[in-house]
Amino acid sequence: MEEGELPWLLVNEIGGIRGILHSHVPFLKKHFHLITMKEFLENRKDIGKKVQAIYLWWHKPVINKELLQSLPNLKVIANSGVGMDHLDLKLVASFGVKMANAPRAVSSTTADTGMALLLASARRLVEVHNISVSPSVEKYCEADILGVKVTGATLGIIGMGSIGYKIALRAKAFEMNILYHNRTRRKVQEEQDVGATYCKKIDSLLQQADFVMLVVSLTPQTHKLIGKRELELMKPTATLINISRGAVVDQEALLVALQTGVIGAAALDVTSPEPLPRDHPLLKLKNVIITPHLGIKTNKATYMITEEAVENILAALNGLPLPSEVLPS
Ligand SMILES: O=CC(=O)O
Repeated sequence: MEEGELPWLLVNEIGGIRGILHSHVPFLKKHFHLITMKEFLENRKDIGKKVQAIYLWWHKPVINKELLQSLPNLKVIANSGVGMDHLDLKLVASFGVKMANAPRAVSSTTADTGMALLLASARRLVEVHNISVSPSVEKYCEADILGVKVTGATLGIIGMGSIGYKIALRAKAFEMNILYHNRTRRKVQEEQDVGATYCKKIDSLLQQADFVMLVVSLTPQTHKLIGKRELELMKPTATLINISRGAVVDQEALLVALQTGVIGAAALDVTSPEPLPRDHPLLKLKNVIITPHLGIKTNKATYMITEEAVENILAALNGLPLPSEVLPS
């Protein structure tokens, strides 16, 4: 890097479906010389040597061995979210490249998304919206729109990291009974603060909950964590809410459970794949709400994610500890 030159940051593209947001560009340009994948591919040899950092926006660009080999001076990859399941962490680390995610920016907004799905599903908001805007007044009046009462209902949170904990805080305000399962139990004081009861075994949480919220990271241990057996443990009136990753649920088993009344409803911010093929039977069920991986998508949270990414990248380039470093497990 020439003296006075800004470090080169590779991004997938600017704008478009998978590109960084136009509104973030002036901020990024204050710190970096921005380069897109298209520009890199046009002059791989010269540009490759200059790139020191990658900002992954919505899992793009895809990081593979070939890309890493063509970036000999890459120091850090910053991810625009908290889940790192799209990255081969060991591969990246083997190139001496550091990695960071953005937990600070993500947790509140993702917890909001979880609660929004819970409430929307319980009170059948999508169905009643469609009825309310229907041209037929009869349809408006005849609507059978009895939902599920949230106050006093039992919420089972699977995954009590920072997002899970913020969901518990919100659920407390809705006067819900809160159960949670996590690899490690939270401190007693933290449990008391949100009124949450620890379930060592997932099964007992599944049996008791009216709403089950999945907030775990996708790992080999959580892949298809919720399958036929687990769904059959749930109450026939229960709702499954997934804000983690589609692959945490056996989607075929979920489809059958929803079609046959094994569980009552599902609200899914994530599916496998995303988006689902347009003729997928899950899209046709009345008792399912699907949102397009809405997770963190607010103006403020996305901007905070970019700020957190910049903070991590600058730390790595200056040889300082990364505030949100992710290590291969
Ligand atoms: O999906 C969103 C995230 O990983 O933060």
